[in-house]
Amino acid sequence: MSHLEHLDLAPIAGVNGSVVLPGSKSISNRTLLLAALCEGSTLVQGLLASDDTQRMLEALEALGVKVEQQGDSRDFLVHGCAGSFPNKAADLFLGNAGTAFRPLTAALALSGGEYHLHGVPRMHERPIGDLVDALVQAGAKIDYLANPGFPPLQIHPAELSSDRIAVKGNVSSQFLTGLLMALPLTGRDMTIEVVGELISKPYIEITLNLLAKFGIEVVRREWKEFFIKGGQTYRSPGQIFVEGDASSASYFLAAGAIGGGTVRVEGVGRDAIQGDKRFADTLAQMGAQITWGDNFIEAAPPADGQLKAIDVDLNHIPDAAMTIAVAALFARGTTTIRNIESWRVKETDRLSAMATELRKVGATVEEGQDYIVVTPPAQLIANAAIETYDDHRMAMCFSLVALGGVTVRILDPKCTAKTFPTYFEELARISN
Ligand SMILES: O=C(O)C1=C[C@@H](OP(=O)(O)O)[C@@H](O)[C@H](O)C1
Ligand SMILES: C=C(OP(=O)(O)O)C(=O)O
Repeated sequence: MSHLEHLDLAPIAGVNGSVVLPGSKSISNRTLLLAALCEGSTLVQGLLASDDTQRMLEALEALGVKVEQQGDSRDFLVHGCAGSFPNKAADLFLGNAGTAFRPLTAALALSGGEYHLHGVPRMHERPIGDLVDALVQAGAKIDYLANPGFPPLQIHPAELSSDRIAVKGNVSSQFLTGLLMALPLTGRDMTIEVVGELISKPYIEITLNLLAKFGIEVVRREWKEFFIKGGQTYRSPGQIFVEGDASSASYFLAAGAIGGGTVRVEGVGRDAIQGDKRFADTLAQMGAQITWGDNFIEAAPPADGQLKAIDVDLNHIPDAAMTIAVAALFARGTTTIRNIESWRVKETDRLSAMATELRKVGATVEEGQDYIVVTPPAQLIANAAIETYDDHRMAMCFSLVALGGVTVRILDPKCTAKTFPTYFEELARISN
């Protein structure tokens, strides 16, 4: 593979300081869509500036929703369309943003228009069949334009039928999130049954939390059934503040745990609604010293100076779990991360990518269908050139290798723009 750009990171002797986190991707894109569906306007404060949120903003604009940026700030006034998008036909390019593609598919399938949804080539390899199957049960009309089960999609007006639908939960929680956000559009009593084990559950909690802020009550029965009473409308909370991104926090917290100083992230803490704040608990299990505030988390190395290996199920934090795989390079012993099969259908096949790149720096790695086992080398290999596979998290995770006293080359570093365009500048600011 050839790369136009790379970034050579010199060894980082230590880290110290504080990072103000950019807004949460998951909250930004959910909030934009819910605000668009409301009657009245909503001021969304602290929206993430990134590729994924840009795709959602562009999509809403194409649908005829008016969104006004407040000066140069990250505050946006969204003028809601009261459950009916003004434009009844649109062509939407959604890049590789799962949080745009899946919820918009659900909302547009129930919006009475003709919509063409497509993305980058990798998005066309990421499954969406379980969501389409569920929507079709409710009466949606959706065609696959290339391969069955995958984008691109052509959406036609639905003819509502069943008020009870089933959705598989084991490939992506974003399908259930999409349904929960969109089904109030039907105006009917709707019941969603989750078939099989639901993965990535904390993301459903984010969805339910934000739906409640927008006036939609969902009755949850365990993780098996969700009931949405008919006749509910999306109601603007007036203004809503986007928390800092807890997945983005993981790189800095890991740096603090590894790197001989204390690092604070501001914008997520005890009060955060994102499941990825639990990443700090996993670091604590590895021995890191973690301090929680209402709106910050701080990480410092273990009292005895070195992290220890763990054997953990990280299904609840699939994104931040990648950071643990790289932190494992700095732990005494062999680390096992389990129940992460969804890694295979994200920005790249992350299990394969992670195994390949960890081996480049000298680790011994076993890659299973849904787990990874990482044993660090006695000495990290210097000057490894890390492929990032157009995966922002590969780039951000592997920057941590520089904390091991070696230079590391990150290929295509700008891929962090998916969720964190200024990542490397922030890392430099806390590096000594
Ligand atoms: O709902 C969300 O905001 C997300 C859910 C997760 O996906 P899966 O449910 O596919 O694991 C996560 O990996 C993704 O980055 C964001
Ligand atoms: C899986 C991710 O993104 P998406 O929202 O596109 O699923 C991610 O950000 O790690």
